[in-house]
Amino acid sequence: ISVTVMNPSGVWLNGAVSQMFHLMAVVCLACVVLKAIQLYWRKRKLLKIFKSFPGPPTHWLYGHLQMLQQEDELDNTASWAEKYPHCHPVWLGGFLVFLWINHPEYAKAVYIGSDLTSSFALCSSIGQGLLILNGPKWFQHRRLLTPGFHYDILKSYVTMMADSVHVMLDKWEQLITQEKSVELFEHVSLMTLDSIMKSAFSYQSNCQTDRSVPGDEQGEGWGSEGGGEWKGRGVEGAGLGCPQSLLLVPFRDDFGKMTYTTMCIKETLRLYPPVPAIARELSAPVTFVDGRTLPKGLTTCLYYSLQVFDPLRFSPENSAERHSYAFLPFAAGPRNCIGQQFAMNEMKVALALTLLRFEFSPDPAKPPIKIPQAILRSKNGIHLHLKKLQ
Ligand code: HEM
Repeated sequence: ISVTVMNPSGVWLNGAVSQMFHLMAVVCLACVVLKAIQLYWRKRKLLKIFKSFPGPPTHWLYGHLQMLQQEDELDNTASWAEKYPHCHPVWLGGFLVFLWINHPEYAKAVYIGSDLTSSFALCSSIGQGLLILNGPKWFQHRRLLTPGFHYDILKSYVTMMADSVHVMLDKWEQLITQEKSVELFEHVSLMTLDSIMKSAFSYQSNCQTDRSVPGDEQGEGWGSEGGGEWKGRGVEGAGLGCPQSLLLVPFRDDFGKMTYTTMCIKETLRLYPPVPAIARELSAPVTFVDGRTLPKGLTTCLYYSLQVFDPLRFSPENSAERHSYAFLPFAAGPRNCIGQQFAMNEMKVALALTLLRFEFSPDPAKPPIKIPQAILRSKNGIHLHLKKLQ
């Protein structure tokens, strides 16, 4: 590289600039070499750590990324779990590795021996909520929020949840056609948003009925099928005025009696965990039941498994025999899901009220395609045929 400078000392300046560029090139090269050496040692160290943990074959540069980015990712991970029933390494590229946990005893060791950092705090920047906070601030917030999720407080939310469900079901009644299935995911998402806004923030968002509500990104999604009609219709009118709402008074205390419904919900959460993978950073070395150890680092617990739908596995007798770390859709340990009872209540209310009004059957032409992002969802939505019960 040469730069010409038009002044009497031009020759000298030209040489100095060229020397500077040479120096910069040497520094850059040194940095690249240093980084390459660092990566080499890191890879050697990781290979040594994970020597006693056999796993699926891996590409030297991509690791298992190619298999994880395919549409059948969950089937891949489930087949890995069958082959390595305790745990196995998963490489995200050539230099980043997680231990994928498949066995409850291993999950227990990780939850007990890990830091209190949540997986979301490890990998995202979505604000400053409890989910993201760490250290003393997390502890303080968690302690402040816990009373808000007390059984009695949650009970008082049931009527509001039912209101939101009724608004959703009213919309479905308008969308039913004999031959066309209905995409339900967006409706259910809006219903849960509506319900949490009302119960946690005492805010009537009307997000299910008002197309202009900010945050309703779908906009046209449901609106195109008659959304305008919903605008301005009060939640009260749609929900409490309906005869089924009379059921709510006994309903509120009947959660404990909904044993089979609860079993179905748990079995669904086991087969399709909304949070399909959880990462935990080890704050100290962990020794597993078989004597293998792992030093400080990242570890992932995955709960997705392909098995037969069988709610009876959650009957009291069968549950008594199960390992306490075998069913963890809400995680475990101090950073478990603070909203799990809220969520269970909401699912029971929604399921019970929905089944009072509709019969469902899947649309064979549009089966859901599972994609595990931060949450497990269907790439093409959830299409079901609805039939109104008389
Ligand atoms: C079916 C529904 C739900 C599932 C499966 C679920 C699952 C989970 C899981 C697995 C975690 C741990 C994440 C991690 O540490 O990496 C978590 C944390 C959390 N969940 Fe849920 N959740 C659900 C519903 C809710 C609801 C309705 C609320 C609020 C009302 C809620 C609030 C939270 C909060 C605040 C945390 C962070 C807790 C902490 O770090 O101390 N969740 N949830």
